[in-house]
Amino acid sequence: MTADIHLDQKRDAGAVEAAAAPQVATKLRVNDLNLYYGKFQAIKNVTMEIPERQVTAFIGPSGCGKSTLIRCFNRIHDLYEGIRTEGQILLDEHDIYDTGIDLNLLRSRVGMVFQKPTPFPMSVFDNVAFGIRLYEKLSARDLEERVEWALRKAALWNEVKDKLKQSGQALSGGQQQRLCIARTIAVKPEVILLDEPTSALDPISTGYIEDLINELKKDYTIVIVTHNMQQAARISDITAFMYLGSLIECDDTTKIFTQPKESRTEDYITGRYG
Ligand SMILES: Nc1ncnc2c1ncn2[C@@H]1O[C@H](COP(=O)(O)OP(=O)(O)OP(=O)(O)O)[C@@H](O)[C@H]1O
Repeated sequence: MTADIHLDQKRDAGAVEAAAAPQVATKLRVNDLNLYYGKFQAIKNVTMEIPERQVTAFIGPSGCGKSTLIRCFNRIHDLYEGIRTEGQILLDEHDIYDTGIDLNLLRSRVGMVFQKPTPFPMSVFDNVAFGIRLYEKLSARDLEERVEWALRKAALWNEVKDKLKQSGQALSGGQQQRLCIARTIAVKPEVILLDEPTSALDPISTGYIEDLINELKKDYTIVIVTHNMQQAARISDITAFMYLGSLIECDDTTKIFTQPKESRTEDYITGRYG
């Protein structure tokens, strides 16, 4: 199906929803955020809101800062030297950069799935159980139930239920990525950050992951970085366009793809650069 048909459907659905739309809560609020890799400023004065239980897609040319920005949302940058941030990021209106913040707790609330599937060198079961064991003390039975729940949520259970003891690395690429999603949701996060989760996958696996994202947004706030414009149009509610470290425009996906306010957004989505 083309992006246009999706957008037409979305427009119609959007008109109906708008009439009865309840107020959407803000899950993440970014206030005047700057980020420096040494002397290089990769994020410039970004201010925006990420709505709860919606899909927000970040698009923009390579190197514009999409990954850098979403990595701020669970402070992954803290693991590396020489990276400095200024500004505020509020999760449920609490600043995640406050001193005294428990980073393990933050990362259990804001989970992340990377571009390349990264199963750990252990069994399918242990891959999913890993984070749960880190954060919670469950009985063996409760742990098994949680692992099954996460694998079902990630639409992988039927394919791996007889392979739970096999290595996670022996699964196909698309299965490995769903395993990583299962591992992320197993700890019941509130926000899931997906950094180009389908760029290494074939169209069928990509379809699975897109369906999954649509399903997951009922319970979770989803933030996705994608280079695939059709994908952003298909799966996101909100699209944010970045360019050279700045947020150029952030709005309803339908608006961004049909009536962008900024000429740079239009140039990008019509393929004039990037
Ligand atoms: N660890 C790092 N040290 C120094 N500069 C970095 C580092 N990581 C990223 N950058 C630079 O920061 C800028 C933003 O990079 P980032 O990876 O966030 O962009 P992106 O929009 O996600 O790109 P892509 O779409 O290619 O993944 C780029 O200029 C990049 O070279």
